[in-house]
Amino acid sequence: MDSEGFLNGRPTLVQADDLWLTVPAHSGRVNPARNGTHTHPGAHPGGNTGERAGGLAILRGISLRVAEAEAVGIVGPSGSGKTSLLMLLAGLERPTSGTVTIAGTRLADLDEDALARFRRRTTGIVFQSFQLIPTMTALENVLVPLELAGHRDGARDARAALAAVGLDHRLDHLPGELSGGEQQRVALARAFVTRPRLLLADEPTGNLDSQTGSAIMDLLFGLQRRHGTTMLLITHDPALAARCDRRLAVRDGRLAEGGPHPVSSPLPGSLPGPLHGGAARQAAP
Ligand SMILES: Nc1ncnc2c1ncn2[C@@H]1O[C@H](COP(=O)(O)OP(=O)(O)OP(=O)(O)O)[C@@H](O)[C@H]1O
Repeated sequence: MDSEGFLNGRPTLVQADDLWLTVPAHSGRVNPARNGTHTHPGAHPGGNTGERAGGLAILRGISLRVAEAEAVGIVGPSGSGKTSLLMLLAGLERPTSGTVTIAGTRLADLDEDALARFRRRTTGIVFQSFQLIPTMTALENVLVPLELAGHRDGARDARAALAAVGLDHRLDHLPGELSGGEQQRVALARAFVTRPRLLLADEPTGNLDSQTGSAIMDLLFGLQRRHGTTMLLITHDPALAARCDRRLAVRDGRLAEGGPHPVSSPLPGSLPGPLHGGAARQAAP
């Protein structure tokens, strides 16, 4: 076993150990990763997280492991903590306690600059709201992560990434000149252009009609399989969750118990999928 460990014969890429995220009650904290929206306890009508001494526990002891190249669907009610979990795995938020280890690197050991560099090298993120830079063309948006990663001449890679999502004819268009589906294609090209080992996707089809969303998901799964990217995908759509190798259900800040635990994952909250020992697909409750 190497330093990253193995999960069902594959190297573990993502490991979270006993993650807690507690915020002061009525903190009114603004989290830029959530599109600059003002998030605070109670902002979510469906939120059902619990009070903990001195604050509100948003995540309550989540542990999970995800293998290299595995696609894991994260399901659960609104306000259960799915996005918060993704933010911790991305290193965009720090847990109150517990550790996140990505590709053998403990995020807690990195200062902010090192964490940003590590994230740029390792992780791609796709948001429901696309999060493109409105004043930059499609090509320029895709160039951003390449330039941040120090590629001097990334134009060829950026063009190829846009071609891979069928947008080679819209390179010079601004996001405002593109449809929602096209904007999400640009976001996919931007997320994959640096060939990240980990792709985090938060409801990537949430703002799209079902036909456009389905085309986006075909692209996303195609890119993920082609590049062997490890993916965690938050979705409310059971059909999308079923396309993943495995599902994790988050409820009330915890991974939900229930369902037979697959051979691949001894941790609670995992629902089996076909990747692992041919276990039957099982939709999350
Ligand atoms: N920075 C923060 N400060 C205070 N409360 C927060 C913060 N971030 C999230 N919350 C609260 O934590 C709970 C979980 O939010 P989160 O966005 O992770 O849920 P979710 O499962 O992704 O929901 P949805 O499916 O609606 O997107 C919510 O009650 C939310 O209001």
